Formats: sequence, structure tokens, C-alpha cells
Amino acid sequence: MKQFFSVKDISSISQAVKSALDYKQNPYKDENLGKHKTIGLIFLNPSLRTRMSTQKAALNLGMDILVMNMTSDGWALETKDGVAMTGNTAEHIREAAAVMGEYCEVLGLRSFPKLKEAEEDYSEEFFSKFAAYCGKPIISLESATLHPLQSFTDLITIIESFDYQYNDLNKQYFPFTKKPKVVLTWAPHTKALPQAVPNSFAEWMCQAQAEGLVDFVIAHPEGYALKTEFTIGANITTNQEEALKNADFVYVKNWSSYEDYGKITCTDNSWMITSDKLKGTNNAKVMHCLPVRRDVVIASEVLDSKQSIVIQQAGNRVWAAQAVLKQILTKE
Ligand SMILES: NCCC[C@H](NC(=O)CCC(=O)O)C(=O)O
Ligand SMILES: NC(=O)OP(=O)(O)O
Repeated sequence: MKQFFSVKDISSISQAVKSALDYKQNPYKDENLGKHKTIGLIFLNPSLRTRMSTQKAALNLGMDILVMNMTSDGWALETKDGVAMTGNTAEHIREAAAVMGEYCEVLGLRSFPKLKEAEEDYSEEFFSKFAAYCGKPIISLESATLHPLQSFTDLITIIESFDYQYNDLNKQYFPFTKKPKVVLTWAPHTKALPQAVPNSFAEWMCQAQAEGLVDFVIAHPEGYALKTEFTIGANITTNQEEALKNADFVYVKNWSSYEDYGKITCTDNSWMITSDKLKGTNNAKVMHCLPVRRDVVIASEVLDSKQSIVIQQAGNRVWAAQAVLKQILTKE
């Protein structure tokens, strides 16, 4: 693997999950795989989980790690070509990325969207240019439109929390008794947030559904449809109560509108996930990528209940990152 940007970069989601869960059982089984190899983690935005779990994964593989927080510690980067740099940007992405490529065998990059122009964010200009100019394998640590390490983790968490078996012959997981119903539901928030997490979760769940692993439903208010390329095959509704009926997993996330790009067009707080709302579910497990605003997105009573698996989910970030790094280091 040379790039981990989307589910399309994984040849088998089942085998990737198996590899991650093997690391969870035995974190140090490849402790020398990354010896004398350096990963550079480049952040243009804040991070707790992605930063720490990817460092932990790299440490488990014996790698060296450099972390760079560009906005506080680096030079402001220019991305446009053919302009005289007379403004606030001190360094061009061409030089900056190429230099980081000199220091590292693998790079990870976090670059959130600006949420001003859909076309600009969805072109993924920053990620693509960085990938091209650094000349090294690159892992998305959440780009403008996708968060693949998160969604890979989410699939791992669903598979380990439900009745799945792994068939060694065809190297595929399969649901032993029935497929779980997985519901992605929009929830309220005070800020306009990216669509990266829901786009990515939808992309991975649509792939899982196509492989017979889950039934996938998305619930959101009018005006919050995700870009259709990420939701092919999903059952989409604006009726949250209907969607939650018999759900086995409820994945909660706010996102800003794609249609009215980057705007908050719904402030209906009744979309918050409460214990009452979970009554119609199949004692569903509740998931969120974190950070989560308590009693805005999800009620505290839910986050503090046994139904919440958000901490287990965040813990699994290590094994997702380790499985991805393995594929990069072994050039699988
Ligand atoms: N990396 C996980 C999610 C990051 C981001 N959340 C946030 O920015 C929350 C900010 C706040 O609550 O102020 C998002 O939704 O895409
Ligand atoms: N879920 C997630 O990516 O968390 P951080 O933004 O803290 O890395």
C-alpha cells in the first residue's frame, strides 16, 4: 500500500480487520518491522486520538516518530502555483512536503476542510499536493472529505462487538446468526463541522453491506444529504425514529450541510441521542468518533451507560493504525 486515503485503498476489508484484531491480541508480534523507519505525523488541525493512537501503533512496530504541528510550529504554507508569495505564506507546499519526505519513510497528514467552497474541499487539493510532493507513502489522518483510520476502526469495533466468525478458507468475516442493523444518525451541534467522518463511515459501511456484513441506514434532517458517491446502497431517511427501530449499532455524528455547503440549516435539538430514543432499538451499542459534546450530541446518560462503546472504539484506533502501517511497511 502506498496511500491510505479511502476504503478503496484496502484490497480486503475483512483481511484488514483480521490483521488489526490479531494486533489487539498480540501488539508486539511485529516489533521490529519498522526498525530504523521514521513516520512523520503532520497536523494542520487539533487531534487527541489520531495523534496518540498512530504514535502508539508506530511504537508497537518499532518505528521512530516525528510529530509536526504546522499551525503552531511550522511556516504558513502556500498551495497555489504561479503566485508571488508576497502575503502571509512563508513556504510553498512543494518545498515543505519534499523536505518532510527527506526525513521520513512514511508520512501522515491531517488537513480539515475550510467549509467555504464544496468544490475546493472536495478536490482534496492539499492532501493530493502533499502526497505528490513528499514522494513517500502517505496516510490520511483525516482529510477534507474522509477519515479512513476512524472508519476502519469503526468496522473493527462493530465486528468484535457482534456475532461474527472468520472463515479461514475465503478469508472473510460473516455474521453468524444475522446481520446487524447499523444506523448512522445526524445529531445537533453548535459549530459547523466537516462531513469527513460521516462520508467515510458511509463509504466503509456501504462496502461492508455490499459484502453481506451489515445492513446500513442513514438518518438525517432535510438538507443534510451526504454527497451521493459515499452512500451508494445505503437506506436513507429523514425519520430518525423509524431508522432507530431494531438498530444494533447507532453511530452518532453531526455534520454541516453539503447541499447548502458548510452551513448549519437545522437546529432541532430533538435529534440528540437520549436513553428514550434508544428504547426502540435492539439494545443498540452507541458509537461516536469523539470528541463529543455531552448533552448536545449525545446525552450524558447514554455516554455513561453500558450501551456506549465510545471508549472501546477509541482504543481500537491503535490496531487500525498498526494494520495500515504494516501494509505500508511490507508494501502489501
Ligand atoms: N477527528 C474527529 C472529528 C473532528 C471534527 N470535530 C470537531 O471539530 C469538534 C469540534 C468541537 O466540538 O468544537 C469533525 O467533526 O470532523
Ligand atoms: N476521532 C478522532 O479522530 O479524534 P481526534 O480528532 O482527537 O484525533
